[in-house]
Amino acid sequence: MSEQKVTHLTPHDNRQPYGVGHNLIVRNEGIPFDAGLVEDIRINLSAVERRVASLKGRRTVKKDWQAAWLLKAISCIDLTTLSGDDTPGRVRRLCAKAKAPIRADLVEALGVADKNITVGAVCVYHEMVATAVEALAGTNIPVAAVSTGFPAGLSPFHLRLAEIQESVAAGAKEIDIVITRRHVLTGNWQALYEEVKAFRDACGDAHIKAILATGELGSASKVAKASMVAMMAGADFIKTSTGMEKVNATQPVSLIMMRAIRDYYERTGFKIGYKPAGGISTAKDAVQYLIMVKEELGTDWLDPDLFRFGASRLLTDIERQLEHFVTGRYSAAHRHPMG
Ligand SMILES: O=C[C@H](O)COP(=O)(O)O
Repeated sequence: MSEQKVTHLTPHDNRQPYGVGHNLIVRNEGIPFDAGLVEDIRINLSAVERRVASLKGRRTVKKDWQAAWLLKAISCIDLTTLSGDDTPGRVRRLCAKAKAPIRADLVEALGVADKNITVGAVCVYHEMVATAVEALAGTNIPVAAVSTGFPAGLSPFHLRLAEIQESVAAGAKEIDIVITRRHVLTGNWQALYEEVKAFRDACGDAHIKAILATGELGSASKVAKASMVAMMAGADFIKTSTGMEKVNATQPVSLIMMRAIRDYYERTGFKIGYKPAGGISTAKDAVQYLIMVKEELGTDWLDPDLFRFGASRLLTDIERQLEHFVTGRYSAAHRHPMG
């Protein structure tokens, strides 16, 4: 494993995330394409399902720490709006929520140490990047843009590159790209590698999240291989879904992707972030994902620099559960995220 040196801080250089100090992570520089490594990847789906079931079965913890998990989840949300009817007004309202994700009375009642708790990022289409950047000025909340012909990724290649460059020029600090699913379905791993590498180069200093659209990739092994190729090509995050496939984030797919991240880390020393997205809408779901992250990747990954939820509705349910917590009605029991 090569030693990880801090050569480039994340967009959160000055922020103090809730709970722990943030990771001073390096950009993933990628590694040369290695066909043999990709071909050797095999996934035993029944073993994956057994592990997911065992993780679901172990969830009891101290009541005092229930709120801590939910606050941690908030700090890791990419608060998202990706609708054809998005307007500047809607995006400004979303940004206001991103800056103050829970009501002041709840912050007070919960005794939240970091009164300035925010979400991890705001995620919008390119067209809304400038509006979001303006609305978030003076904060450390980055704007993430879905680019490269989101969600299908089938526009001409040069336009996909240009879209990345325009989003970065408009102020996006994170670019969520979509891969060409065809490269995965036909096993053309070299083409996938070249594509993600070109996207990463077009991102410049902006971080790149590679959306694999796992619901369209056909098999668990292909998900694992695509994860590895995207990381080899320099992805800073791998992300499950656009939210628009028939099947979006699932726990078995998440386990497979997290294990690919662990494998890549063990081989290269680069810590790659993970972003499940699409259909994650309850506090209970969120905590299940956080527990999986903690158990599979460790507490370093329980940080917005290395973990995000792509979600449009999750925050609403978390806020509701925190309110129940304050009034004594929240009963789901969980362990402390850092304990
Ligand atoms: O990347 C984010 C997803 O599009 C959000 O999906 P969602 O609306 O199901 O939460």
